[in-house]
Amino acid sequence: INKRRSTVRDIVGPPSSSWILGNMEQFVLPPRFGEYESAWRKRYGPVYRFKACFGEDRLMISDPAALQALVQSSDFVPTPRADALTCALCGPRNILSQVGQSHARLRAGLTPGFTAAATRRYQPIFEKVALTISEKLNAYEGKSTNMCSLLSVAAFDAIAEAVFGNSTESLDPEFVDVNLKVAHMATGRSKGTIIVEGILDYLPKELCRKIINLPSKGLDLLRTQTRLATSEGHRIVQEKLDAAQQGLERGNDVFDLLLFPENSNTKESLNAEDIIGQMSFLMLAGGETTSNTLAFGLVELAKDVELQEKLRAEIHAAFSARPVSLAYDSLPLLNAFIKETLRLYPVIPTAERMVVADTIIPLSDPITLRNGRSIQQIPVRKGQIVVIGIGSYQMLESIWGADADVFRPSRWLDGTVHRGEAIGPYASLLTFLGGIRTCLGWRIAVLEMQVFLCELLAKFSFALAPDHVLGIQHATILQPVDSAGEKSVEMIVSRIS
Ligand code: HEM
Repeated sequence: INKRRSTVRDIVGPPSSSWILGNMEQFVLPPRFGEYESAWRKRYGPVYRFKACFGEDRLMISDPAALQALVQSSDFVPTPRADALTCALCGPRNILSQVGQSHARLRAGLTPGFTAAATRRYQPIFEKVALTISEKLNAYEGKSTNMCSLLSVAAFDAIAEAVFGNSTESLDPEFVDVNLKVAHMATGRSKGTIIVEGILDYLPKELCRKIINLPSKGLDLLRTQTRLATSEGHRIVQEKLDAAQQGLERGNDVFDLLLFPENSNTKESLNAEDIIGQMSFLMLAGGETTSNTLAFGLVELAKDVELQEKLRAEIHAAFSARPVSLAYDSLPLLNAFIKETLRLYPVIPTAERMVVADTIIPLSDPITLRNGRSIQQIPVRKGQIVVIGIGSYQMLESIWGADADVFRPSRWLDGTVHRGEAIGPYASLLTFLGGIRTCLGWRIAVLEMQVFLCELLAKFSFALAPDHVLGIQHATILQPVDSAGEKSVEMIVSRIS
């Protein structure tokens, strides 16, 4: 860490009474998710400094111009700790752990599997999987059901088939089992884990990766997941290559599009090892993110019966006009609802970045330092950690209006959403990040949510179980938890027709 005096120290922010923990306990383990962060943003504005462990000054940023610069520039890379964790989870070849040219090459090679045209090919898969959720729900009719479990399995099935062209049944059962365990293992953090994370934040990338690879019970499951993903990846790719050699019909999945690109450009196309190296990451990136978002959305629908009925009426009308393969993008309330869910429940609420070379972060509005000086841009030193406030940006009153913290899908229909300059790829939201590391699977996630919601709401009504309390836990990603801290959304589901 660069010891020269930095402007960051002069930026206003919350006081901290602990040198060891700084403000991290309030930031990571608040009684209610985002409680302190939200109060700090209101008090200090969209750029403030807070204390991480061992006296480190960290920047929290939700200022639009600063965010734009952070996501566009390669001067800001994932922190060594985040990198080491992703490597342990997904193997060293995963896209998130690549930087610079290596990241750009991999991203360009993966893109053909995620374009708008490619995503349309996956629609029948999502429709088939959505039917399996309905079939299971029929058996739970009128009883209390944990929607999280059903949605997790469905999201796993959808990704396995859309990305690898394999149904869950055709995958190695141990691989399926370990993946579902890893997804549920995202349990809470504690003071102890905050301190370990704080130590890792001071170490260089290679050392961080080595430490995370030391034998430890907790990480064994992650290593097993990566090992099984790699061997399943080899099998799947080999089967596809063999099928192509025998002239058999091609699959309709991401791996197929990557192995046999329609516009083959040697500079961008990937080799088999590059593709296999994404297997584990895609499984994790594409599964729980979408299913947790849907679970949060269903809770909002269960709380607002009128909204649920209006949405169902829109879906029924669309189905009666076109019984198969709905034009999902043309359902206004459905899409407003999905956008509002993504806005208030961004399952990856923050992204941490480390500055790799001294640079400047521009600001939309000037800020006043503790010494009274006003600045329009922040000089930051190599080694500085900055937090991209995805969730915070989506609560800014200056962008979303005075009721920014209220769940109100109609804001997307009545013109009250102030768009400004979009940072992210979808609906001015930052939920899928933006710039050079924009989520590649955002179209897949949106389509999957559209399809699942249409199927479920057309056939069932949803009410919260009487004693259900929604807690939100920030584990690896945001997840809904019950009063005992278990991942769960208990609902009473009733068949409509
Ligand atoms: C609601 C669902 C989802 C959300 C909120 C989400 C969010 C994100 C975010 C915030 C990032 C940036 C992470 C960072 O750089 O620190 C990201 C990256 C990524 N996501 Fe998603 N994601 C979702 C679903 C998916 C799906 C369904 C897939 C694929 C099947 C996917 C594939 C990826 C990939 C490949 C990257 C890495 C992009 C790169 O580094 O260039 N995501 N996602």
